[in-house]
Amino acid sequence: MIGAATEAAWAALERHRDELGEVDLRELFAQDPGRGERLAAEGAGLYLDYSKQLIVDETVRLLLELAEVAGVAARRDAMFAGEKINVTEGRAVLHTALRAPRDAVIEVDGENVVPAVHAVLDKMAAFAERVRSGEWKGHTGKPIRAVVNIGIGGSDLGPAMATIALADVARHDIVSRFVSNVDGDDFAETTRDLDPEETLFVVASKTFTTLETLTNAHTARDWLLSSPAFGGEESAVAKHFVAVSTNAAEVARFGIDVDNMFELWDWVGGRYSYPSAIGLSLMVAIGPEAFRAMLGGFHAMDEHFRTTPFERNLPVLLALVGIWNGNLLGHETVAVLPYAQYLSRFTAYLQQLEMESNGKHVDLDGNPVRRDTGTIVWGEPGTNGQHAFYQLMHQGTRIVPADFIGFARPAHRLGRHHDLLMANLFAQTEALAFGRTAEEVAAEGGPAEQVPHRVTEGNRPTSTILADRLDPATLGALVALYEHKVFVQGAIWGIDSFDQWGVELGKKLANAIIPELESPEEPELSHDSSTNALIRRYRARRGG
Ligand SMILES: O=P(O)(O)OC[C@H]1O[C@H](O)[C@H](O)[C@@H](O)[C@@H]1O
Repeated sequence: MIGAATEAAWAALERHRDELGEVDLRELFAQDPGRGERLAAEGAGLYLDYSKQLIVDETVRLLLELAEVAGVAARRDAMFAGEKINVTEGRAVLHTALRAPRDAVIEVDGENVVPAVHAVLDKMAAFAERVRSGEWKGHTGKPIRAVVNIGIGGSDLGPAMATIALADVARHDIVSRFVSNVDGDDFAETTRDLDPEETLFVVASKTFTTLETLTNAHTARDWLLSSPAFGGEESAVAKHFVAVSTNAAEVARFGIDVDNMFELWDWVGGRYSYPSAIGLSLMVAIGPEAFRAMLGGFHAMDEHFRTTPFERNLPVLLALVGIWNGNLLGHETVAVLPYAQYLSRFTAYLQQLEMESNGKHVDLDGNPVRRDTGTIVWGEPGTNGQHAFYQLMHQGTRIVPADFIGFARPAHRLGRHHDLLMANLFAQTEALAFGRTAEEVAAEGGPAEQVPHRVTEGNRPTSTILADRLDPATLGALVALYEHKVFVQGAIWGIDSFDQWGVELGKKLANAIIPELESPEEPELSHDSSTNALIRRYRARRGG
């Protein structure tokens, strides 16, 4: 799959890296006063500054060349056109259609999918309005006061992240909760203070076969029906459960009225699905108008990605910087550090997006990849991280490239808070880039023996993403930026970013172990000696 021209582009980058040697950001900025504004780009309301990366103009030129010869543009156009670029599952990859305007035409197998997308959005909006207005009543006639999304992975992380991110525009008299883990403690805590008569469950599962989600959905059903107010009456289920799925048969089997099912399609990957009906609980929280504004932000970034030349294309640049740091400089992780408390789950969301999409060991043809794929993503909102793990970023021996994300305006202007927050963001990227030399430390005075301990080397690469404010449209643009970044990297690595076969083995083995844990008789165990011993120990101690 990887052609000779792509290999030549990689080789040129490797030569360039070797010739460039150690890059000193102090020197680069001193020699080139325009650097901080030249190595930056803007689109869909986001500003990306990548000037504090360990690159020179020639690096960018060679990276753009790699994107070109690797066929990123053709693959991008194939994705937008609905071609079946998810080859291992034979599926189109059309999350961009979820946010296309009503009059767009995007065909899969000769059928325009846009009308169906908007029909579902309209159905979601009507439902969300009924819940928000109190017109939708529970079984005993009370309005809904709590919406609990039951889902996991792509059916949880997106709406959960966005519900926190957009909490400022959400209704606060209807609480939003999320249950994902098969750990019953998650369900118990999430529902502890909820009244079944006023609770609506949204069972979100693309396949409607996921162990965690179905287990939690059955527990929710029992929780509801065992409430004295319902006295076990099955008909209560219809008023307290709706579903989001591609699988009408399984939804009906669960006992949810298929009229109360919101559809998605096999051309929407789970981790790309929260702008679809998977975002139903989010829409109830923030309202249809804000949800549509968010889709507008996604679409603006889709258009930016589709039409902007690569040298000014935000997702392409972010992807290429990641390729440089990961494949050329050998830095295995990236810290994503939003200076916004509302983005407290953003990094967790990105972990699925990046690591499930691009953690692949073979290329599209099934041959072993020639270079490392995927990025290990981690992080916490600033400034909290500064008081925890930034020490290693400043002085540790491992280099951690980082994306800093900040906003010009806060949702709540409380005294000086926002200026303090943003001063810290700017200061961290400055400190990471330029450090403090032994001479500078010594000049500040203090014991000479402390000097080496207080030196910070600098040359820690960061990018900064700035936007005006964290509103629904900006959130959409930000998520789409990372979606397309992942796409570009997957295209360069020549992998299928849209399957996830690696998660299957664990599921299969768990299914084999379940009866071994539950059987009343001592089971015959035929695992390795470690797994056998762990299972025996668990059985001996599990209690009733
Ligand atoms: O929406 P569901 O079908 O329940 O799937 C939920 C999740 O589980 C799977 O194991 C995949 O790894 C995820 O990509 C998916 O988002």
